Amino acid sequence: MKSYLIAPSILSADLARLGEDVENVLKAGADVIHFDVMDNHYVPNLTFGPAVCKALRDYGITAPIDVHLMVKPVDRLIPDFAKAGADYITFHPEASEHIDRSLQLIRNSGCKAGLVFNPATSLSYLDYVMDKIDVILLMSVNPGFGGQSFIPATMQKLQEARRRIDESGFDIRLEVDGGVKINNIAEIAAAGADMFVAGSAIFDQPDYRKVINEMRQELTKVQK
Ligand SMILES: O=C(CO)[C@H](O)[C@H](O)COP(=O)(O)O
Ligand SMILES: [Fe+2]
Repeated sequence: MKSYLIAPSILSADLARLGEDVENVLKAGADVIHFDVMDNHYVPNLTFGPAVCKALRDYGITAPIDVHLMVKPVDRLIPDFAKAGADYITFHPEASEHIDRSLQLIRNSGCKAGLVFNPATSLSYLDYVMDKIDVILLMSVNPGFGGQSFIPATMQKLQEARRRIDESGFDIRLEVDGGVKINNIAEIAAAGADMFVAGSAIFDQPDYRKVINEMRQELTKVQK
């Protein structure tokens, strides 16, 4: 398995001082910035678009930006986010009319591509696209809001996704998003995840470094 990546979700950041807060969380040891795009259509909430992604790049943020599209339709925004500085772009397969086309559009734009699975979405969407994806993102909450509780059935689904990745032989990350905390990250990693989105667990605490260090400490307990 690959090295672990910790990806704070800016959904819980201080939006009035976003550039500074993102800089601080990176200085505190974060690996990737998770960027939640919500459209008040696919999910009942509204967040940020490509202009905010570009603003982070213009501010000087050089860390990978992981764009989680919770939008429908999907394709129109892909080139805009690629131009705005995204590194990863993931989308929900049921929100795309043509999954294979959306994945190709992401890779052809120079980004890493991924599919996102809601808690009740079947992993069978992976059946014919394992060679076209760089990341599988399992939602461990229903999408739309930060600060929700981790849904326990995700553990079994992570094991299934890990089995699919290992059997495929492709170089694919297994990301988990929603309710990830210091007290469950080791169990989540043991189930197969190697990339951890954490919004409220990090940004709701005064000392980001302490939380990230404690998460990394927990991850050292996991047998790979
Ligand atoms: O995609 C998301 C919600 O749809 C967020 O990335 C996720 O909820 C992170 O927040 P938290 O760690 O507080 O659960
Ligand atoms: Fe997310």
